[in-house]
Amino acid sequence: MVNSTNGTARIGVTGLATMGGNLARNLARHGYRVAVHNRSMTRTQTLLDKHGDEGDFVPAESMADLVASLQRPRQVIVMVKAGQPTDAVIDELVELLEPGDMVVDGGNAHFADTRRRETVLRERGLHFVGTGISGGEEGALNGPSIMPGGSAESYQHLGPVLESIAAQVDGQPCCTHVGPDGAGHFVKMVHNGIEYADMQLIAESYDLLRRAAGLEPAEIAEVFRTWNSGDLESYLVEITAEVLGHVDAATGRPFVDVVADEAEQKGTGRWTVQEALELGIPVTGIAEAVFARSLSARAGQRAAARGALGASSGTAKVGDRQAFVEDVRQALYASKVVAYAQGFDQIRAASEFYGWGIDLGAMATIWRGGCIIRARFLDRIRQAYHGNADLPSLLVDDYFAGAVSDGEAAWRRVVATAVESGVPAPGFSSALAYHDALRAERLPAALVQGLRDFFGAHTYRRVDRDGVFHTLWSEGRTEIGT
Ligand SMILES: NC(=O)C1=CN([C@@H]2O[C@H](COP(=O)(O)OP(=O)(O)OC[C@H]3O[C@@H](n4cnc5c(N)ncnc54)[C@H](OP(=O)(O)O)[C@@H]3O)[C@@H](O)[C@H]2O)C=CC1
Ligand SMILES: O=C(CO)[C@H](O)[C@H](O)COP(=O)(O)O
Repeated sequence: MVNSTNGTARIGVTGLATMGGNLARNLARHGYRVAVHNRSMTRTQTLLDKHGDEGDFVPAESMADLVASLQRPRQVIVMVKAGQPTDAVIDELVELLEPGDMVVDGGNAHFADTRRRETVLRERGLHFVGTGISGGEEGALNGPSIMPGGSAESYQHLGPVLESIAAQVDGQPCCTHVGPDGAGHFVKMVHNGIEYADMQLIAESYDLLRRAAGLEPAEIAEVFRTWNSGDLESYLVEITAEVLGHVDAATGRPFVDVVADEAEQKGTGRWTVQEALELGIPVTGIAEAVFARSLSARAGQRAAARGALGASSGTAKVGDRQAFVEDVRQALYASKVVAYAQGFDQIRAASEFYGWGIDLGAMATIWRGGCIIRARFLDRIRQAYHGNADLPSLLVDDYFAGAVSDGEAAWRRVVATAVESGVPAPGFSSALAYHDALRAERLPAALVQGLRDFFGAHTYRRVDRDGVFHTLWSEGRTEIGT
């Protein structure tokens, strides 16, 4: 199929489903000659039939055709299912490529897989660029947020192309070189973890407004619409208003009432929590969100509990609805700040552990547009880290410290109402607990240390002098230094 176009395409895309097809169109619309390939040719043909007039596509029937159609050094974006399919495609590609060529994996790969693949390809003289891409179908087509890892050298070639097709905010592309090997996919993973936490907080807000304050979905849609013109302005808040306002055509009921209340997950939120546990970083907001989805999906266990214990409902009902709506707004904002602060902590910890040198302010910059968590307040986060790259936590930045303490009283009222009304709000509660624990003068961890020493001679440190100590609990309780 490839002949006169051999060696002329600027870039190739293999995997033309939702993301790859739209990314190829985005590249073509920006004037690049794009070689397109898919395992089954029907997708390639459909892309050309429907959108072939949007730009300069070079269809390839086989991977060999795809490689032959590319300019050197060759650049191939892989947009296939994460996991084994990605390995299968890479294995096929590496046999066809030459030293200096670049393989860009834009799927939601686990960063450890990316590190493994990068090492293998580097040994063959190839660049492997694990790249987070966020924005779904619409973003891929009109401008996603792009988080490329891999070598600085590969970014010199790829950067201009990727930056040109990324979303633009204030004249800046939502794309930058994140760091070497798996840095890009790690940052995309945490992006998705934050996405989970943000959606959980939004869902809790809805649940409280509906069950504690008695608002209808259409009314709550209006609340979210109003919130979207203030500090909470974000893509997720915007689409919450759309989803809550939607009415099911078949039944005439609110759409949200006809959807099964069992949340699914593909794994990136879970990976974020697993990696946070390894790094020792508390990402309580993301963890609560993952567990809330898991609990929701355990339909049988939930039914059994309802049968045995009765459906949860407390006594408290909200009196002043308007005041409660404002309280929930403030609690949502404060809890969001905590969730994002935890996510950025995790990126910093991984960057230090793996030696990636990630610029946190730059990550906030490229998340301002194109991605699912794009939000007005990401610009505040950008400012905070650009003002002080070593900020110990986003919560200590002047703006965020002020925003969270301004909302503290409302936050406590909302959590208290949730507890009293029997509406589960694990995201709000754990964010508030984190906020309280982080600034506590003394934590009960001292007692935990005492207990560990009692039952296992695990030792402890003292507040008044250096050293490591153990109390001989069964031998007169004498303290010894170790
Ligand atoms: N959908 C989204 O909103 C987002 C998705 N992503 C990630 O982007 C990637 C692509 O996502 P999406 O567009 O939704 O597509 P899917 O994840 O549904 O993957 C479908 C594509 O993978 C190809 N494929 C599957 N198995 C193989 C294999 N063994 N060998 C070769 N090709 C194979 C399919 O080819 P065929 O047509 O022949 O079956 C098809 O092109 C995924 O890694 C996903 O996690 C990232 C951000 C957002
Ligand atoms: O990558 C994404 C956005 O950037 C997707 O939204 C994400 O994969 C959705 O994950 P899940 O199905 O687990 O909710």
